[in-house]
Amino acid sequence: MDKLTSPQGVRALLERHGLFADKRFGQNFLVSEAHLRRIVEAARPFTGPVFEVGPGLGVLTRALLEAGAEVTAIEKDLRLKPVLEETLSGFPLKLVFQDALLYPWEEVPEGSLLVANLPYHIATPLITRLLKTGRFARLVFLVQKEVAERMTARPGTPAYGVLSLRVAHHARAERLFDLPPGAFFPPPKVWSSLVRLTPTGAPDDPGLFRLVEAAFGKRRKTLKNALVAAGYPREKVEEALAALGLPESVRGEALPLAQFRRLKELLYTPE
Ligand SMILES: C[S@@+](CC[C@H](N)C(=O)[O-])C[C@H]1O[C@@H](n2cnc3c(N)ncnc32)[C@H](O)[C@@H]1O
Repeated sequence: MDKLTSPQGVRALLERHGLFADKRFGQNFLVSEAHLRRIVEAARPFTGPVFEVGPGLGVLTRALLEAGAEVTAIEKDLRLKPVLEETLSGFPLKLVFQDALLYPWEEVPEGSLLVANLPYHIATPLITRLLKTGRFARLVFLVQKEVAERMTARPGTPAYGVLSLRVAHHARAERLFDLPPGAFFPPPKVWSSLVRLTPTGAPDDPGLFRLVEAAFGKRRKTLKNALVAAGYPREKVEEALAALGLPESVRGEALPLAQFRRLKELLYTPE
C-alpha cells in the first residue's frame, strides 16, 4: 500500500492508476501526517454522522474511519473510484459519486458533522448552503487562508463582508491553524487554514441577507446610498440610521451583525 501522507506515496498511487491531480477539481491532496491528526482532533467528538466532501484519495476519510466516525463521502471525480476502493477497502462507509453542490443536504440527520479538505472553488456556496440547513452540529474544513479570513473577519477589516456575516449569523467561527503549501501534493499557490464552525441554531433570515448583500453590493458607496440604490426607500433608510445613532456617511463594512439585524427590523417594520 502506498503511503498517503507522503508526496512520493501519492505520486506512486496516482501513477499506478494512470491518474493525475486535476486542477479543475481543486485536487491538492493532503500529505502531512501531523496536520491530518490535528484535523481529526479538531472534529472530535463524533456525536453524529460525518459527511466528507471530496475524499480524493481517501487520506482524511481513512483517518476519520479509523477514529470511529460513521462517514458518508461525496466525490465528484469518478476517476477516483478504483483508488478509493483500494485505499478504503474493508472500511464501512458510504461513498457517493456526485457533485456535492447537488447533494440533498437539507435531508441529512440533525446533528451531522462536516469534515473536509474542500475543493477551493465550491467552498463559499457549499458552506453557506450547509449553514442554512440548520442540520450541522460542527463543520471542520480546510479552505484557502484568504477564505478563512473572510469567514472569521471582524467589522471594519478588509476581509469583512457577506460571508463573514453569513457565518456570524449561524455559527461561532474559529480559524484553528494555517497550513503551508507543502502540506499538500501538488502544492497549491496559497496557504490554507483549518476552520471550525459551531452552529448556534439561528435559522436562515432571507430579509437580513437581502439587506447585507445590498449593503456590500456597492462597496465604495455609503451604506445609505447602497441601500437606496438597491431599492430601499430613502426616508426609511435615513430614519433607521438615525434611530441606530449612525452617521449618514457610515459604510456597510463598519456594522457588526447585531446592527444589521436591528437595521433590518427598522426597515421591515410597516408604517
Ligand atoms: C482539496 S482535494 C481534497 C482531497 C482529500 N480529501 C485530501 O485531503 O487529500 C478536493 C477534493 O474534492 C473533489 N471535488 C471537487 N469538486 C467537487 C464537487 N463539486 N463535489 C464533490 N467533490 C468535489 C476533488 O475531486 C478532490 O477529491
